[in-house]
Amino acid sequence: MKVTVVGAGNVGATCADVLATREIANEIVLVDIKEGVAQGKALDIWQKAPILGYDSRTVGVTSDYARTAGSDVVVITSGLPRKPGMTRDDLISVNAGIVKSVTEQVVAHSPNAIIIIVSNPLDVMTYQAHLTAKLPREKVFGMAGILDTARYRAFLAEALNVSPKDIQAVLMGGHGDTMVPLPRYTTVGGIPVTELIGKAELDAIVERTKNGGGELVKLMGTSAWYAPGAAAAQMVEAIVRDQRRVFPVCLELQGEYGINGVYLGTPVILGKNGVERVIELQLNDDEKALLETSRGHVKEVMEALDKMTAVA
Ligand SMILES: NC(=O)C1=CN([C@@H]2O[C@H](COP(=O)(O)OP(=O)(O)OC[C@H]3O[C@@H](n4cnc5c(N)ncnc54)[C@H](O)[C@@H]3O)[C@@H](O)[C@H]2O)C=CC1
Ligand SMILES: O=C([O-])CC(=O)C(=O)O
Repeated sequence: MKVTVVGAGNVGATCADVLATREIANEIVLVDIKEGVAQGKALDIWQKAPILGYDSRTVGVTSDYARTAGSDVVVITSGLPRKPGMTRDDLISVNAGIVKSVTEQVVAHSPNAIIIIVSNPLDVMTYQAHLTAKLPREKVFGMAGILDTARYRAFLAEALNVSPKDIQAVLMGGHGDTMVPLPRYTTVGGIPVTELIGKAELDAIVERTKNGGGELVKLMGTSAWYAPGAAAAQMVEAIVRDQRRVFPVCLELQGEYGINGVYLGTPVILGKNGVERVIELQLNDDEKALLETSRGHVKEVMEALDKMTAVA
């Protein structure tokens, strides 16, 4: 299996490192526009192989898409991260151009690849890539839900003093303040979370999760990479190993939840064909209202992108 990661910055390099270290793909190509950066990081990952004991090959290239040809999966992380004081949506004008040009190159060289978008603002960059790639939504989708759910699970594990492995949860909606955590679908070793934690504490964890990206931006001056890179690698793994994992991913809703043509997170089954099935949850009225707020927000940013594209 051949996997390309575009963008050899914090998230892309971490993703490539997880893919190599866990031998998720035997050939990993890291691409960046900055001369030498992808080559250097790929070489460093390869030189770690004898120490940790793996045999996945990692190579790096500067904008040489010929080297990515025939990739089975491509992860797009290229683009600016936000700085303190910025929202993810502030990145739209720069990152839309990057995601568009990268997607064109990716599709030209790997027409059968499944494409995973990571660049922000995530939901609208998934829209941009899907428009550009002209592939079915099952082949072009975005990573956010695994990360947001992981943050929520980590906070719960800390509060309950249990293993994060035993917390099962799902979040929906846009990747931002309007994301839709679903405590009703959260369990701890099979036990509904509401039996183990009080409402006020759970509400505080939900709020912290919504601001999870911003919390890290404030601490570090740039956005997170360890969990995001690993989350993207976990999606790649589900595809290349045909695991049929159930994960929340961002894709174009086509009638699910009564929503059409808006890019939002929903649980899906991920396997060798990409999205094998979209799972439509039976939301209650409160959850539907939260999803509607999220839909409205993402739709506004999609329209901002449409306007920019019309002007350009
Ligand atoms: N979906 C999610 O949950 C998350 C999304 N992100 C987003 O991922 C993106 C990357 O974040 P970081 O890796 O931290 O940023 P970074 O600045 O460390 O890396 C970005 C890399 O993209 C490269 N790049 C820019 N234009 C390019 C092009 N045309 N072709 C190839 N490479 C190009 C840059 O040279 C740089 O090395 C940001 O937009 C960030 O907001 C970050 C974390 C989580
Ligand atoms: O917060 C950011 O800008 C990056 C991101 O999407 C996240 O870490 O959730």
